[in-house]
Order: sequence, then structure tokens, then C-alpha cells
Amino acid sequence: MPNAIVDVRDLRKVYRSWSWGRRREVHALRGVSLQAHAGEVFGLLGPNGAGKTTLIKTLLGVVRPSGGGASLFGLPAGSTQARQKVGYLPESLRVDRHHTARSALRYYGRMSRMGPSEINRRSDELLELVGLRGRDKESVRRFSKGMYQRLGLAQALMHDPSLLVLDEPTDGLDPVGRNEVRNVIQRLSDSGKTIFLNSHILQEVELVCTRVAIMALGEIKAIGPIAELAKSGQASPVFLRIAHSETQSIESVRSVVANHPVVDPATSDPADESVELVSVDQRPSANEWTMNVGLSDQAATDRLVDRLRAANFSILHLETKQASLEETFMRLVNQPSAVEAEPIATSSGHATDSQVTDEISA
Ligand SMILES: Nc1ncnc2c1ncn2[C@@H]1O[C@H](COP(=O)(O)OP(=O)(O)OP(=O)(O)O)[C@@H](O)[C@H]1O
Repeated sequence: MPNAIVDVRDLRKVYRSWSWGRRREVHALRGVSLQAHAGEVFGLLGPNGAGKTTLIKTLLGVVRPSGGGASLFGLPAGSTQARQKVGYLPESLRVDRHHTARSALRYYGRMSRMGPSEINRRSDELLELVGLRGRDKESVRRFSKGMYQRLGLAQALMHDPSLLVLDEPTDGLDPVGRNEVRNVIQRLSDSGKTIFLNSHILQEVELVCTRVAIMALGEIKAIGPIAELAKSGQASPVFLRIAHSETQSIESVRSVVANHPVVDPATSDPADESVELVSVDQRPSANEWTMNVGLSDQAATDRLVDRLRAANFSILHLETKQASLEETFMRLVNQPSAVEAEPIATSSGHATDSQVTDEISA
């Protein structure tokens, strides 16, 4: 895709370590492919150990892949040119406690080889953007976690990168802090930055991301806009309230649902849809029933309505609900898979501390 800012293809990472004389292999990334496009807020969502940080470190060139590859702006991930276009907020940024917000930004600006006037101009802009304008001369010791994290966003933006990579940007923040950070992310997105963020907090991702990849055990389980992910691979819940005559039994409505066509009446091809009667309730009133049905798509919903009407039921109310991201997430991350290869015993039998050999120092 021409405007893929982040392009990851079949990325693999095996961490090899030695522990008590045994070689261990952890398959942290098992053939990950994804693309994030210009202007997107792309979320990488997964439980602990899913491989999110490893993927981010590979994008930044801190971890060397074992297979496959990644590029940023069409440049090899980790190359100097690619890194110049990326701003990074690590999971736990440490700013020396003697700094004020302004002196910290001056320090990061110098590290990016910016001149004094550019540093001043950029600091003013960023302090305004992250809401620290009036607090720039205070020691960071007095900062709340939310302020600290907003300063972290400002440091990541000093050299005006087009892509911002954020590792768990709201982890450990209270609701006010989260909201402040979210607002900054939204402002950055509105200004055209591409944002790639990693989180295990569903609500965060749901609130800020345009597209999401759900990751578990080193694999991408699903990828797409949140609304589409929630639909993927499962029937949407549909609630119906229907009116019936005195002669109609509850069995007749069950059979309407059970006889839902497996053949598309228009084309005579097998219908690519599913329907599941979750529950039917006779209680609401003497001549009404309520039903919860799982329907695969709009065509399945339309056909069920047609059949109910043909069987002389009146549709009083129909409501399609969307599975929440949480339901989708739980379904996808609970799929079984093996992540850790069997430890391989060594012939030498040396007992050494666990030692990782293939992580490049930053
Ligand atoms: N340097 C390392 N050496 C050996 N194994 C590692 C190393 N870094 C990560 N792992 C393992 O790789 C797997 C993926 O870890 P990673 O930190 O990428 O996951 P994550 O999704 O970011 O998890 P978390 O949300 O807990 O940070 C885990 O099983 C982890 O223990």
C-alpha cells in the first residue's frame, strides 16, 4: 500500500537465552504482518506477553528480528533515516528529577541536534500543546503522573516527527490523567501525525484508535476498525419484540428461526450466513414475545424478518447490538496456541544465569 507509514511483513522474533544449563527459546513474534497508514491512530492491543513491546522495539531498531521485516516510511526499521522521523514515548520514561519541563525539553532538543532558537520555539509550541505552558519552570518532582506523561509526549515530539510510537501511554494514570493524555493524542492526530500505540487497556484503545490489531501469543488475531473487529467471526446479537395471534404457539416461532434458509433464494447458492436463536421469552404480555437472535449479517436479518412476516408475526421492535471490543478481545485472546518452544537441554550442562544474546543495545 503506497501510504503505509508502518509496514510489517511476516515479522518473527525468537529470544534465545540460557538458564541453568538449558537453552530456552521464546517465540515472541510468530509471523506478524500489519500496516498503519498516514494519519491513523493505530492501536496494538494484547494481554501481557503478547509481543507488543517486542514489535515496537523492532520498529525502533532496538531488537533485531529473527525473520521477516519492517519498514517505516518505506525505509528499513531501525535505519538512521527512519529513526529521525519517529518520536518515541517508552513505557516508563525517566526524566532526571532536577529538571523542569523546559529544561528537560532543552536537553532532548540538544540530543536531537537542534539549535537554541529552534529549541525555544518548539518548546513553547509543545508546552502549549500538552497543557504545561504555565508549569514549565516547576521541578518535575512536583508533577503528577499525568503531567509527567504529557511532558513525555512533548519530548517525543521535539524533532517534529511524522510518526509517534507510544508504549502504554496511559498505564498507571488516574482517570483525569488518562483523559488529559487522550486529549493530547487526539490533538496530535488532528494535526496529521500518525500514531502507533500499544496498550493492554481496552477502553483506551476503543476511545482513541481508528484501527486496532489484537495480538496474543506473538500472533495477530484480528485487525481492522473497531466496529468491524467486533463483528468479525461472530454473529451480531439482534433483539426482537414480536406480536402473535392467540393460535400461534411459541414452537412456531422457533421453527421459523430453525428453518432459516441455508440456500440463498435469489441465487440458489448456499447462503453464507448463520442464525442462532439465543432465547425467546413469552412473558412480556399476552400477545408479545421477545427474542434474542445471533445473526451473521444484514442479509440474514432481512431474511429472518421476511420469514417472520410470512408466518404472520408482526415485528414491533428490532434492535441490532454490536459486540463490545471487550467481548471480541476475550474471544480472540483465549484461542489456544503454543508460544514457548520446549527448552532444549545443552550438552555442556553449564549452569548460567538467564542471558539474552540477541537484543541490540539502544
Ligand atoms: N529480552 C527478552 N528475553 C527473553 N524473553 C523475552 C525478552 N523480552 C520479552 N521476552 C518474552 O517475549 C514475550 C513477549 O514479550 P513482550 O514484552 O514483547 O510482550 P508485551 O505484549 O509487551 O507484554 P507486556 O504488556 O507485559 O509488556 C514474553 O513471553 C516475554 O517474556
